[in-house]
Amino acid sequence: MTRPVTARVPAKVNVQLAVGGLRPDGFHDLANVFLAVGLHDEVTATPADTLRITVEGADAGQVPLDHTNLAARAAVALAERHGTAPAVHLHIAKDIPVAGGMAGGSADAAGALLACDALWGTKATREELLDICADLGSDIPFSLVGGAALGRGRGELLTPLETGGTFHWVFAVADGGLSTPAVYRECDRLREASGAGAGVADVPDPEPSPALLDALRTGDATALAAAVSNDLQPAALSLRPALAATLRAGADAGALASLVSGSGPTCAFLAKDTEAAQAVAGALAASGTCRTVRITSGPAPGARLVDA
Ligand SMILES: C[C@@](CO)(OP(=O)(O)O)[C@H](O)COP(=O)(O)OP(=O)(O)OC[C@H]1O[C@@H](n2ccc(N)nc2=O)[C@H](O)[C@@H]1O
Ligand SMILES: Nc1ncnc2c1ncn2[C@@H]1O[C@H](COP(=O)(O)OP(=O)(O)O)[C@@H](O)[C@H]1O
Repeated sequence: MTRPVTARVPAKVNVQLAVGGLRPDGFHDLANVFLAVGLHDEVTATPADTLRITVEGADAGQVPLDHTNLAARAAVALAERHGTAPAVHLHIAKDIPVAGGMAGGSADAAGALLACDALWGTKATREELLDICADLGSDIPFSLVGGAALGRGRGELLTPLETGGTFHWVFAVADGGLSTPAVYRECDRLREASGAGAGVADVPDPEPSPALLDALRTGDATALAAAVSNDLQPAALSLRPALAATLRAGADAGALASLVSGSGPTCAFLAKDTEAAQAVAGALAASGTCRTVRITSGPAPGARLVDA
């Protein structure tokens, strides 16, 4: 009997998300500056007769258990490449909010790939794993790599970024999720409605902010706070106006920066240090503007195998 294999994978926040025009293939070119943070899902792979998914955690009921689960799709993709059957039980211990703009499904896909590769002895190269990740979803390569990175293209073409320190974050988790495609569609709709147009010819090419990359490199939280931006934030706020009160509650409590995490609806608050993070978290919890509050820090390492 082969021993189960467990992979641990971090969530992410986008400290910059610059969104270009709508491409003919339905995606948007990005300058996506990812920072991995210390909320994790764990994926455990155990030999089984057929592919089976189970999930535990507060949001477990919102995760599909069929072949559409991103962890299942990752196992199938790896098995197909190596001419084996995806005969595995994948158990997901879910701590990353579902449909929250923190790449939880992507984390599960990256974790399933690593765990299945170890369980089956497929010995896929790093390049092969990154290739499978990019095929499955734009954010999945970053879940594998972790740390901090700039994502170009639709977010899958990664350049690792240097970070000079630890950044302290508070996350306000909302009731219910937001659909990523719906938020991109709303971003396009708002651009059209403003008269500027939403196509690649209408929107400037997205570029990373030099001030933001500098702040990451030097570990300067105040400078990072001044440089964070998210082009999807107006769209997330348009679809979920109540998020404005969440952002305001964190800002009023002294957060250095308040922004929607990716496509939302999770809101992210950058704090000066752990004490400031505690104060922001306390105020958010008392504000009644979110379901739950999490304190963590980044950068966090990417997907890795752990002892079960
Ligand atoms: C917005 C971001 C920011 O990191 O993540 P979340 O905040 O949702 O976690 C990502 O761009 C989400 O990446 P991911 O969730 O992997 O998206 P995918 O599965 O590749 O694509 C889902 C859908 O989102 C839209 N999409 C995604 C990426 C991109 N660069 N342009 C897009 O327009 C497309 O409509 C696509 O069909
Ligand atoms: N393993 C998984 N965990 C979470 N969601 C998943 C998973 N597999 C597929 N999904 C689907 O992907 C959608 C997006 O989930 P998630 O990746 O958590 O959010 P986001 O794209 O906002 O970061 C969910 O609504 C869910 O239906």
